[in-house]
Amino acid sequence: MATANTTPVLSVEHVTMRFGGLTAVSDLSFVANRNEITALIGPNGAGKTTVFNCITGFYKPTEGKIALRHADGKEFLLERMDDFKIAQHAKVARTFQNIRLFSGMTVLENLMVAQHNKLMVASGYTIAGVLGSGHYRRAERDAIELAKAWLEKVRLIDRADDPAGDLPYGDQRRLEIARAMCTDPRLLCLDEPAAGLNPRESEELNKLLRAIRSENDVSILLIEHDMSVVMGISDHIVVLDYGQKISDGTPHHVKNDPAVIRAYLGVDEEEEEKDALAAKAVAEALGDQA
Ligand SMILES: Nc1ncnc2c1ncn2[C@@H]1O[C@H](COP(=O)(O)OP(=O)(O)OP(=O)(O)O)[C@@H](O)[C@H]1O
Repeated sequence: MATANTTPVLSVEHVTMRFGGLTAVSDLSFVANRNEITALIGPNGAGKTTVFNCITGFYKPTEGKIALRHADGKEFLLERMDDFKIAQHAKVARTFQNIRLFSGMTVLENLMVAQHNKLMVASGYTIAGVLGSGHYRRAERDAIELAKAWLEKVRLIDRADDPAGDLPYGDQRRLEIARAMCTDPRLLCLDEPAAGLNPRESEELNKLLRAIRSENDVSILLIEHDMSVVMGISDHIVVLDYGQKISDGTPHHVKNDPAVIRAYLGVDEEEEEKDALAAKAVAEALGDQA
């Protein structure tokens, strides 16, 4: 069982990402703590997915440093690593905005594919290893056990032999999370896991993510627009707007931060002044009638 503490697992330091003349992320710094859920929020186009792409190696940031530290002290400078090494060695897993399961494979097969690297190592990368070695068969048995354990946790064990594409949308979202967890990540990056879920499914997702945080040695970084999920489960929230950090703190702090309210509601000063004048006129009119 994981114990909560506040040592950083991920440090994003002065990261900037430019696409030609467009600065998608500008001098961004934040820390995600070990065994916590950190949410990255902000209006559309704020730069959230770009930050995920920099952390997972899909993009190389134009400037800045991204450090991941395992509990044993090993440090990985992610901005210098290829994406497959970030997944394999730094143990960062991710899910995407659009579901990316193998829809023609069964639910169980999707979780076995996720463990392919581990099985290949057990085979010694040879066909003889796959066919003959007890070591490979043991690794395969363990992989099936792990997959089954995750299917129990996400309540999909009864659908193990069905094609993943036949599952309802909410179940596919939970299967993606189970697939990411089968790679035994230290950092789990979830890109809008609640997108398209109904309120009951969102509540179920909240429970699953809380359980993952408390029962595994994993920290979660979450991009999410559904505020019931963000406010319900996050330990810490970082808010972006136009590629810049505008707030960083507890859900209570962020919810009450005027900069965040302005970014989300798009209130400008002129409008605020007009609203104040209108409110004054209404108050005066009501006063006259009384
Ligand atoms: N590969 C790219 N080439 C050019 N511009 C890009 C690229 N990727 C992202 N952008 C731009 O960077 C900005 C930030 O996009 P990003 O997808 O990171 O925002 P977001 O906060 O994830 O938005 P949403 O909530 O809508 O998913 C946008 O203006 C987007 O058009």
